[in-house]
Amino acid sequence: MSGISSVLPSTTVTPLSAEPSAMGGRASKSSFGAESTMSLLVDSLKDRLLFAVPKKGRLMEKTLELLAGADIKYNRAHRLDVALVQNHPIALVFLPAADIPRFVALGSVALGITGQDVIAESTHAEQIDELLQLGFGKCSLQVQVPVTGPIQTVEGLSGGRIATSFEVLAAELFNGKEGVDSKTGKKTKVEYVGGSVEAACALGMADGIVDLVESGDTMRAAGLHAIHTLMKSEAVLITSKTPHPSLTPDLQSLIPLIKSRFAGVLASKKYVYASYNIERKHLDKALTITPGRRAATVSPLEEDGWVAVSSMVERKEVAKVMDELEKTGAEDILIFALDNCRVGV
Ligand SMILES: Nc1ncnc2c1ncn2[C@@H]1O[C@H](COP(=O)(O)OP(=O)(O)OP(=O)(O)O)[C@@H](O)[C@H]1O
Ligand SMILES: O=P(O)(O)OC[C@H]1O[C@H](OP(=O)(O)OP(=O)(O)O)[C@H](O)[C@@H]1O
Repeated sequence: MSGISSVLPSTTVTPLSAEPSAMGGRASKSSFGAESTMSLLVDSLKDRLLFAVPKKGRLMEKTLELLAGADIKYNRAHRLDVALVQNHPIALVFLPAADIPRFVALGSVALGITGQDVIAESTHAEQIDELLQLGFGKCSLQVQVPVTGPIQTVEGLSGGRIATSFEVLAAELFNGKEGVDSKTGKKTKVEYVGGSVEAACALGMADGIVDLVESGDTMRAAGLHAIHTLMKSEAVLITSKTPHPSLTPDLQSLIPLIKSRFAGVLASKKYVYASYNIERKHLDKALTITPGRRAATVSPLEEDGWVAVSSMVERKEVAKVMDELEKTGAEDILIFALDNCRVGV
């Protein structure tokens, strides 16, 4: 696949000897220099689907958990940003979350995991297909101002100074497509800050900020509050709308497979399996409490007039469901955690 060299800057490649088995060869510490390492690595990527995953930050840990849950096995050598998957023709490419939309949009990698916020900020959103929402990395991109400050509205910030890591989205909000606020005719100064954006107002460099909020702790600690939400975001599995021409049908077929495995892992966290016995005369009522995803399974018991019911239940509802089932006359209520499942995407 072309574009590999763009995701493999020479600084990211460490000696092959760090992980000979991952290369499928018999490289030894002494047999290759950095150059041959690079060429071997590039060679071994040719027949693999490249999958970009966050190399650090808020999305990394959950992404790695998801890969493990989907039985995508790999060894990542120290400092190496590429890891060959052992049980599939896939190579993981570890990249900053903010860079992933561009690599996916350009077809340099076939799949990626990143936040919807950085996709929107990347200006590549139109070339990207969102395959699956992953349920983690949930946050909101918000305009924030000092709680006790003189400006308390987005309109009031027009013509002022905004600090943000989301220059594109902030400029779009304040200056529109024309580059100035269409109502006030003023241009808001949007300044890029790489991190700790919340400090900008206290430091006197901005009247307001645009940054991510999850719990709100960072915002409150800085004496700020939100006055507008630009967007809500979570981590998503993405692919390019126009797959790279060199992606073979075999490799292409891994995309729905990975999506389906991820969906199974997510569903197994979202649902539990409930089983109980109930007198048939109470069954209708019980089924309104546990209707199941498609339908509950009902089987007769040896004891006359009794049935056994099993059904998927949302994990967050489970205590309430058990209370209600008990009130309805259900007995022997058992709840099982799911290790994994396939329940439709
Ligand atoms: N507080 C948060 N809660 C949940 N998700 C978040 C939060 N902050 C960021 N995210 C999500 O994680 C993504 C990566 O953010 P993070 O700041 O961890 O990245 P990073 O790659 O370490 O970048 P940087 O080096 O610029 O901080 C964000 O684009 C967003 O989708
Ligand atoms: O609402 P909260 O739960 O407090 O989370 C919000 C904070 O999380 C992110 O920053 P992060 O901690 O990733 O570090 P950064 O400031 O270096 O980007 C974001 O930029 C906020 O600062």
